[in-house]
Amino acid sequence: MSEDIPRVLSIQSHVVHGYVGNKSAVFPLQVLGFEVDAINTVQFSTHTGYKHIKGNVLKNEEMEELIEGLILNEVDYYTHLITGYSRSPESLKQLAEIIKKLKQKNPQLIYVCDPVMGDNGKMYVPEDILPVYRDIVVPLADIITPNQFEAELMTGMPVKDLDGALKVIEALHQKGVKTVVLSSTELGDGDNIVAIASSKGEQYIIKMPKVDATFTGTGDLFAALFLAWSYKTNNNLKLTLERVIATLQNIVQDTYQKARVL
Ligand SMILES: Nc1ncnc2c1ncn2[C@@H]1O[C@H](COP(=O)(O)OP(=O)(O)O)[C@@H](O)[C@H]1O
Ligand SMILES: Cc1ncc(COP(=O)(O)O)c(C=O)c1O
Repeated sequence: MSEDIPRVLSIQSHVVHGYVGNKSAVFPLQVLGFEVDAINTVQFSTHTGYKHIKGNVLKNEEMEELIEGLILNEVDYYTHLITGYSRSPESLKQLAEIIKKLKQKNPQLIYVCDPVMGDNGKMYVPEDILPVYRDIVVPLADIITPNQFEAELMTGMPVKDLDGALKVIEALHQKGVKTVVLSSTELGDGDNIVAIASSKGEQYIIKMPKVDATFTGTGDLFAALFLAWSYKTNNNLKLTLERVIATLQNIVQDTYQKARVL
């Protein structure tokens, strides 16, 4: 196995129809030059915004077995770990143990955590997930990419203006997270979305036009792209944020145009 190619373990959801979780993250990471191993925390027919949620959730013992297989076959060396959608506190607590195991194998492992809990003021995972992200999993992350709602949940602080956003970001840094990115906030006017990235005392803000639609899977894609561009720019925060947002804007605009045609 070449040690030069960055290797990502992506522990996220899988959906048969649509693009969220690993369906949003794996291909873009591969296109950007990463080897990606994927573990599906759930296998649903669609994302949970649909009326009927059908499929199954990976049991802890099944997760344990997959990790054991990687370790026994000595293919558990990763440069990066990325995690997203998880439905149970128990699976998240197990994830914390997995992170520690992978960091024992590679102490330089970069862990990117997208604390998927909800959006627009509404949680779409069980509420008892929140304290596990806040107190156990997020403190283990090198990079986190919450949206505004998820950042407010984890800090108990509102993002009403830029000062509020920077206070929330600082509170998340205080949990030990080196790079904190609010993937979207409502700090723009109604026509714009604002993203904020903060690391090592630097902060960058990008304002982008808001497309008149609601997208699902964009947060997972954001996290995957942020992982990739952080690596490819040698952690140049400004360049990383610019390239992530540029890619996402292309995708959401293109999706919107194509969707309107249907
Ligand atoms: N309606 C939208 N218009 C323009 N860009 C969007 C829109 N929704 C999402 N995005 C893009 O996707 C990124 C992540 O979106 P976000 O809503 O924060 O993710 P999630 O809530 O799924 O975690 C944003 O930074 C933005 O670039
Ligand atoms: C199964 C599943 N995975 C992931 C997500 C996260 O999507 P997003 O990237 O929009 O946060 C969702 C959101 O509904 C979901 O239902």
